[in-house]
Order: sequence, then structure tokens, then C-alpha cells
Amino acid sequence: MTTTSPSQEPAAPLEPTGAPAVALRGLTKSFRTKAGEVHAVRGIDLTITPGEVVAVLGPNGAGKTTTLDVVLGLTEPSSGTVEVFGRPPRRAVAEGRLAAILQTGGLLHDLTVRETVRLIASTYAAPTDVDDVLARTGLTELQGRLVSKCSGGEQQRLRFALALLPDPALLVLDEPTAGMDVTARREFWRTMHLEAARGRTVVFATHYLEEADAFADRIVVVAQGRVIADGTTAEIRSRASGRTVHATLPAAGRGAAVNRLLAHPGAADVRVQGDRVSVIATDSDAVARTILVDLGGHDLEVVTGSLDEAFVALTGTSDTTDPIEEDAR
Ligand SMILES: Nc1ncnc2c1ncn2[C@@H]1O[C@H](COP(=O)(O)OP(=O)(O)OP(=O)(O)O)[C@@H](O)[C@H]1O
Repeated sequence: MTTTSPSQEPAAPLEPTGAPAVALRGLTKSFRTKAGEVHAVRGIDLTITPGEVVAVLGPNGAGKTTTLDVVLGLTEPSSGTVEVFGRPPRRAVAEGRLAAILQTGGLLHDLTVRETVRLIASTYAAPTDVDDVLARTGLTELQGRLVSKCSGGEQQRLRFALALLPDPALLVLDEPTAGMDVTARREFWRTMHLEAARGRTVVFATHYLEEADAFADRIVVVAQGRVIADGTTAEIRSRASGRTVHATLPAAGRGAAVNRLLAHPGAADVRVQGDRVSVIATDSDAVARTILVDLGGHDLEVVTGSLDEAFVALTGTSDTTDPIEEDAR
């Protein structure tokens, strides 16, 4: 599926509702599989106000797509509630308040770009002008091209054009730039910035902290079906770009010292290699003090980590071996 289903109803007057663009309360979603129940979303509360540009950031399997599918009315919550502009999602879709660009989806390959946009426009009672939509998504030059001849990035722009046809107040994008090269990615976000500047609410899922940082006003970090951080881009950036404190710990009592650091409120992640410990810290001063004063550590270094390292620390997606089992027995 490419975009949300077009409405067959007469156009409803799209007055602002005064309600949040998205309101999730106690959302959970589980799937039954042969291997047992999968808890994809484990209790998410989230309010997005109209006009916000929000990145839902998280690693693979965090529950981003499942959450967005609930917002789009494509799947029902197991428990909790969802409202889009104060309405059930499907009603918001039918009213043209909400449209989506999903990761993949069925474009008709035998049609041209323009034919595709015209076809979908004809299913709306009051669509946006086709030429306007083609121009805004940079497709005017490509309008005579068969969809089958379009690159992945161009097809994604076409999906974007289709999503703009009902003039939605909320755009939901699930990893919209997946598979695009750097130039296409930059062009896509340039266009999306213009749409956000027109007052649309934009909610997008991404794996990339850099992409969230570059485009969103607010970042909601999701891991293992829960929101683990939510704040302005600057807040998340400062929280995420914590410093790493490296030190040598005495052999005696090293396991207990590592456990103490793991429980430290200023530590986001702790790794051990030989007699060296590395602590990704949200409060590097406090961690350094504990290591030097309480744990007898020495050879201390404090370095600023990369954003990517920090994201790993924030989401707990470290794929390194558990340091406690490895080194700190
Ligand atoms: N229909 C389904 N049946 C069973 N399990 C599912 C189903 N849909 C999702 N899951 C599982 O739920 C969890 C969350 O999946 P989801 O696709 O929401 O994560 P995501 O954050 O979007 O990941 P990605 O970035 O890889 O797309 C995963 O463990 C996934 O395997």
C-alpha cells in the first residue's frame, strides 16, 4: 500500500479541530506468532501538536512502524487509545486530514508519473491541483516517464506527491528516504521542509539520528516498544552526545566497581576491556569523581563521543558482548 485510502465522501470542511494532531494513550500492540507473543509496542503515551515536525527515532524492531500503523488506522491497538485530530484514525483519513508515505508499495508500473497523480486525484472530491503537486515534489520534468522507469528515489517522490493530493494537515512518513542516495535524500528533505513551513504536521520514522537532528523540531526515541527519550532536537542531541569516561580499574573488586557504574545515574552505558572501563556518561564529572574517589580508578580520560555512539548508548542497541560476563566476574 502506498498512500492511505482516498475518500469517496464529499469533501468535509477542514477546519482546525483544536485537538492534538496525534494523541496516543497507553498504547500497546502485540502480535501472536507461532513462536509466541511479540510485544511490539509496550505502552506509549504521546501527544503531537499541530505544526510540529517529529522524528520517531529507534533501531530495527523498536516498534516505530507498528506505532505509525496504529496512527494511520491500518492496525488496531491491543490496548490504549489513539486519536488523530480528536477523531479515530480512519475518520481522519476519510476526511483527508491525514496521509502517509510508507516504505514500499504498489505503484502501477504501466502508468506515467502524471497519469498516476491524475488517477489518484480523481478519487478525491477536492484534490490539490495536479500541476501544483507535480511542481512541489520536483516531478514536472518527469511527468511523462513511466513509473517502471523511475528510480527508487523518484518513485518515493511520486508517493509523496500522492500523499499531498488531499492537502493533509498531518503527513506520516515511515523511513521516507530509505534507499535514496545522498542527493535524493537532501532534495527530499528540502521539499519536505517547504511543506512543513506551510503548517503541516509531519511525523516520520527513521533509524538515523543525523536525519532526525537535521529535520525534526522534536525527537521521540523509541526502543523495545517504549519511549525512552522525548525532547527538542537540541535536548536529545545534548543528552545523546554525552561524553565517554575511560579509566583503569584495580583488579580487586572490579566486578563490583562495574556494577556500581552500571547503576550510576550519570552513566548511560558501561563497557569493559581488560582493566579499562569505558562509561558513556550523561554526567561525565560525576562519573569521573566516582571512578577516582570511590573506586580507586586511575589514568582517566574524558572524550566526546560521536552522535552515533551516543545513539547506541541511548537506545541500548549495543551489539558488543555483555561486559559483565566477559570481564568483570
Ligand atoms: N505482523 C506482525 N507479526 C508479528 N510480529 C510483528 C508484526 N509486525 C511487527 N512485528 C514485530 O514487532 C516488533 C516491532 O516491529 P516494527 O516493525 O514496529 O519495528 P520498527 O521500529 O519499525 O523496525 P524497523 O526499523 O526495522 O522497520 C518487531 O519485533 C517485529 O518483528
